[in-house]
Amino acid sequence: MMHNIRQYQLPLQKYMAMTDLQEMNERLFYKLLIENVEELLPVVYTPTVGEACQKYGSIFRRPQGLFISLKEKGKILEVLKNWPQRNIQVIVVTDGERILGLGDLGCQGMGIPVGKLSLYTALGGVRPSACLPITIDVGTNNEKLLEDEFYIGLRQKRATGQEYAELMHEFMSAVKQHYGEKVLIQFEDFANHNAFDLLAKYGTTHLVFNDDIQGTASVVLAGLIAAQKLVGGTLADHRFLFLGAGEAGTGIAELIALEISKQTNASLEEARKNIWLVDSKGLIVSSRKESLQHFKKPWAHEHEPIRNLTDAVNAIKPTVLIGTSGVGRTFTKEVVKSMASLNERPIILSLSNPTSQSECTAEEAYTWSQGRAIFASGSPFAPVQYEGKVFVPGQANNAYIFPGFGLGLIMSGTVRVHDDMLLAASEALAAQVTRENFDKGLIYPPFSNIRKISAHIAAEVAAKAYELGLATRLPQPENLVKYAESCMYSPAYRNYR
Ligand SMILES: O=C([O-])CC(=O)C(=O)O
Ligand SMILES: [Mg+2]
Repeated sequence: MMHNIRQYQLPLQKYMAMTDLQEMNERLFYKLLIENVEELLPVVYTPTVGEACQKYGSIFRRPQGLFISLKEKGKILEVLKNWPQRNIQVIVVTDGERILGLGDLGCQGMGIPVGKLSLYTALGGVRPSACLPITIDVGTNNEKLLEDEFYIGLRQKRATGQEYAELMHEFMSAVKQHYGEKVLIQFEDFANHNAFDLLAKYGTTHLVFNDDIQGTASVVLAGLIAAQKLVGGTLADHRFLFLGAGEAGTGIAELIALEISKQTNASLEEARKNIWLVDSKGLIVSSRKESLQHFKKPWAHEHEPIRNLTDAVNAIKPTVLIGTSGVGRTFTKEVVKSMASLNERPIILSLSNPTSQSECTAEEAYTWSQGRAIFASGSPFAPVQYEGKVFVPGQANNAYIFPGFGLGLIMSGTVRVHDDMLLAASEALAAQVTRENFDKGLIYPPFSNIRKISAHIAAEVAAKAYELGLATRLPQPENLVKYAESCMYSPAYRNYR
């Protein structure tokens, strides 16, 4: 199979071959994915899954996942009962409104829950039959798709407001009624307004986790904790500047502030003061407070208004620059050079996905900083040669976190997610970076060890859940790492007896 897949020139052809294999021989699909994770992750996941979503209608062969549309209002529970598997442990759900940094892809966003759940199994060891990908179809505002003859979803503008809220509420209630309280619901690639509202609304009644807000935050915090080994000092010594103040930007900012306040005993408000965000209107400052969306308000510090990123870098003098804008090529030569003139080792993270939306490439980060940048990106980049030295960029992608995080919740029967579990996941991931990784300038371990890493993350998350009294699987297993490993699905063929 690997030989066959390597024959294809185009990543999308490889993606389609893997999709066919997943349908035809699921066990072999997972065996391949686990044994060739570094090679196949970019095929079944970011960046190729982005292209697959964009072309979903025209590469469509057989349906994957469960679609729930506005037309099913009032009978969502019946629709759930159509799914052939009964014992579901994880649901990844999207409404397709903000697929990666590619915008509204409507129903074609289904590629994302399918891809994320493939990783739940391959990277986190959750049984494939316990995973349920769901796309909620409330229409799309993407004009091109509405006119596309191969579009598979409802041909109407997105439902919003009460109509949207009612459908989501029926969905959330039906899931809990059908699968119980311990099913994990991962929100994925919702637009900002809905993402924050859904997380706040259901965080107290359901086991929910927003990957773009919380998963991304946890992986970035892990990288920053690890980076302290390269630059010395602590997180509280840094000044952070974000380009992009949506789910990822504000989610990461908040988790950094939480970690700093725990480390230093400072208040959260105090810890936030060294963190600055730029959105499409410029630096977020107090004079803009009235007109800001609620999730941006905590970041409106005292400062004169600044319109663009270059001026913000020069005024704020950040040690860490993080791109979460969903807009590619925004870390220009000028921006990277400013970072390099301000810092001996500037930390630059270009997190937007897929590769086309990355704020800068690995090559740009290393050459424009004369090889001094500590760089990681959301989508993978190949190693870069610069002045005779090889620089290996890390991949700061939530794929490091959510499979192990979810496994930790499931195996301990945890009923609610708590921020301290995200911090525990970050610390567990950071602890997996070895001296050998640091010597290459990496702040993340390679994906080749991901199942072991996931087991450690799961163990720390579960330990925190027990400590907080949120775990229901009793008694607590003695060795949580061993227990996590024993829970993990392996795609082995059984012998006949
Ligand atoms: O899917 C990925 O690669 C990371 C992610 O959650 C996003 O970009 O929305
Ligand atoms: Mg996402």
